[in-house]
Amino acid sequence: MAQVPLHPMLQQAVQLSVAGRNAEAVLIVTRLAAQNQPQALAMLAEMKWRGGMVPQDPPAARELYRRASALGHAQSAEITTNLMANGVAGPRDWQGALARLRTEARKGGGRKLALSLIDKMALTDDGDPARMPEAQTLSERPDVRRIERLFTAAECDYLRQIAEPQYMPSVVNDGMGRQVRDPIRTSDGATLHWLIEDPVVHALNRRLAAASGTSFEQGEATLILRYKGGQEYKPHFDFVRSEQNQRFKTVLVYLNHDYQGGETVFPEIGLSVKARKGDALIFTSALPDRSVDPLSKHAGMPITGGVKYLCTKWIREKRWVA
Ligand SMILES: O=C(O)CCC(=O)C(=O)O
Ligand SMILES: [Fe+2]
Repeated sequence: MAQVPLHPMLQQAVQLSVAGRNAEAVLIVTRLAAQNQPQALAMLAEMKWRGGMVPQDPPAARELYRRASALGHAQSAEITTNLMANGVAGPRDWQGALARLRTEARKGGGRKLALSLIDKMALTDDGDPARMPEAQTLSERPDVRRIERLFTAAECDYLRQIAEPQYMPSVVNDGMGRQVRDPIRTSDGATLHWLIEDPVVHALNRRLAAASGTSFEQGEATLILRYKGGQEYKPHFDFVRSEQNQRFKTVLVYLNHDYQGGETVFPEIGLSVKARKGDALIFTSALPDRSVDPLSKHAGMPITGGVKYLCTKWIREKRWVA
């Protein structure tokens, strides 16, 4: 995508914001957006999406992205397509999103690859998988299943490519609503948040929902984990303490297998899984009374060679998506 230089007034707004003068920065961006300057619309959209500098308002952000898109702002066009595909912060229009993706794909690049992957998927008109491969039960309690080749090799590679610019050191939930660094999990993680959840990622997320018998809306944003030599995820529960809308299921999809170590183990039931690229592991962390299943404790063993890439989907009991 060709980079259009940032409007000088928006450069000034960025400098003001860096200097802590947020109110002045917001004023400049808001004024320029009111004049339909596409970059200002996109910047205001981002501010409203994130919140902080202005009150968080995802539906308003989505509308601003749509306006910036209509005025030719390329990044906003892709975001608008992505939000139409996933239905976050506004109505879902899968077919409309695909029509837009076809237009965007004419320029080549990532969207062309995305379209070619979508075209190879067997999907319903709503973007759900038309059929699902059979699951094998690995354990009755806790419920642990495996579906071989849930993702194709090309889909695994695509997720790794999308994740590459997004990696950050992994954090864990401290049970008080804070995200903190913790030696329990030494990998790097890339969150495929709703703005960058393109139609391919979305269709894969719907496949993960179907594989786990849940709806897309119950899933947290997909996380791609990258474990290098010595990195691991020590024994833990995906279950979150004192949470109303509990994390009760997890789907892991292994995005490669050319590494050593890194098995997923359930020490309480003596289960160790070394999966192959594209395989999914699906398990339940809560008992019927909504308490944590102590047998669902699991770990990602340390990597002794190569790099492990994993796609993690944590799933809630009820709707999670905004
Ligand atoms: O790396 C693994 O195999 C386990 C990952 C995991 O437990 C998680 O992402 O919640
Ligand atoms: Fe886990």
